[in-house]
Amino acid sequence: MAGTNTLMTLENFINGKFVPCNSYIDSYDPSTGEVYCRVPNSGKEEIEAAVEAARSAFPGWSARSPQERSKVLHQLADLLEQSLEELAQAESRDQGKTVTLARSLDIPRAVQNLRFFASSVLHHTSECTQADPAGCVHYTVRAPVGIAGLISPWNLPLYLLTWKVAPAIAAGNTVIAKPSELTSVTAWMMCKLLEKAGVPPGVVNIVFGTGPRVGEALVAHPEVPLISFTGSQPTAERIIHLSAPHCKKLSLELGGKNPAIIFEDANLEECIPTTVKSSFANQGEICLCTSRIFVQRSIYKEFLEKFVEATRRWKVGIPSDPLASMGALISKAHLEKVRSYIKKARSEGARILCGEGVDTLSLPAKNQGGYFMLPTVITHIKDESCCMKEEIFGPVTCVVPFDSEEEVIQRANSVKYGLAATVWSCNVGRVHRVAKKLQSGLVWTNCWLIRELNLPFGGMKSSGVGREGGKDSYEFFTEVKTITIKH
Ligand SMILES: NC(=O)C1=CN([C@@H]2O[C@H](COP(=O)(O)OP(=O)(O)OC[C@H]3O[C@@H](n4cnc5c(N)ncnc54)[C@H](O)[C@@H]3O)[C@@H](O)[C@H]2O)C=CC1
Ligand SMILES: N/C(=C\C=C\C(=O)O)C(=O)O
Repeated sequence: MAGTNTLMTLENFINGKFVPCNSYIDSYDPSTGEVYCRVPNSGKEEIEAAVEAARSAFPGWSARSPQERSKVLHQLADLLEQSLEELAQAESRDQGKTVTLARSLDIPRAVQNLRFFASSVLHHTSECTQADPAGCVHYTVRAPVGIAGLISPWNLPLYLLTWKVAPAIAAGNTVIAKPSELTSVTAWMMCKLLEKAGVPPGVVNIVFGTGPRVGEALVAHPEVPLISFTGSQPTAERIIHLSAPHCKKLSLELGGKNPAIIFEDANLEECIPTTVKSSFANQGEICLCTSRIFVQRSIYKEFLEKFVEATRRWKVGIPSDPLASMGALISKAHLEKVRSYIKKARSEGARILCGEGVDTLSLPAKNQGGYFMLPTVITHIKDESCCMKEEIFGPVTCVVPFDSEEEVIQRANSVKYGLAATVWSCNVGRVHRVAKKLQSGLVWTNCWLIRELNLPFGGMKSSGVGREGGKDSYEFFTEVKTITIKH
């Protein structure tokens, strides 16, 4: 930290060293609305320096055995774990989420990401075939691609950054990562641990700043052959456009408009608390959050009453409040965007059953300028409404009735996104049938967000391109070569 004034000031991390920047961006504490940190406003120059560092580090790092790289990843995981409390406090302050969530989800999962890829990189096998009349044996080998460009969002900052850094460096690539300019602090804290973990200079470079300035410089750089991105669909379009002239490998993990389908035989005791969580966890700022709840008509009234009651118990509070389930949204602009959807729904004749504009939120004086809102439930809304079609990415969920299995599948599939769905029913045949017909990269039945890191993660349609996970990330971060030997 460079101490020019009382604000925390971050620096880029290039070639194993912290480097100051010529200009900075203000970063806000979402729970107070006050500036508390300055983030480098990097551009092309910093990307050039990072590319040079990553290029120089590549031959040495890629030549190490998977076992050696695995050891380094385990060491970094241990160091992150030792700093868990400090990182959780920092993530909460930077993002607005509760400390409880950062402590129980974000930082433990960042540690798990490193340990998972440290282990999985040791177990990949290649393909071989001898079924060839020409008397040949054919086999594949995989090699790291080179310099990986990693762009991550603000909702799960360290969790999603490590989900990209870990598989990239485990496979032998060097990386240039660009976290969101809104939430850069935990990435910068991780940089302080890299040397001790044994990560050689230039293997992990982190360059901070805005998307249009430094993000685009990274995406457009001819020596960065692959980009892994998590964020919004419009930004993904821009990345596709900028990387097209270089035919870059792209992994795009985008938004969702995720349905929950609740059949009349669902176990409501489990379904209601889980659906409250899937709608409002992390302030609804997870791409996997539920935002359209379809409930079979025979239980619609009962579900709605219980769901609204449970939503009202989902306490909004300052991030340090151990009883709070929800903290502040990421920014003033985002809060206004989320509120605008509720206003639109109201103008269309929808009913707001609880939350924004219906209930009152009480906050300490010092947090009055923070970006808080209550979890909000909307009903009597048409499938064509923008609230039922567009990603809101906030604590807002719509509940509507349905009659038949066939009808609900068609309605659930009627949006441009296809990321995640939940299905609630005790009928085994039905859950298999419905899961198979949903246009969704992930389907959780009678649960939500239980993750198996080894299996493919990602969406179809406008929710993305490619998958992440054990084998998928390894394939993305390596180039495959088929070798034929005539004998
Ligand atoms: N995983 C997800 O599904 C996420 C979805 N969103 C959605 O996106 C909306 C807007 O949020 P934003 O923060 O603006 O998302 P975004 O997609 O603009 O930001 C994600 C990352 O991309 C970078 N970025 C932005 N423009 C770029 C460009 N032209 N070239 C390269 N990198 C660029 C950002 O700096 C950040 O690191 C949210 O309201 C939400 O609906 C936002 C974050 C995560
Ligand atoms: N990509 C996102 C969440 C991923 C969760 C996971 O891997 O478990 C997101 O919210 O953007």
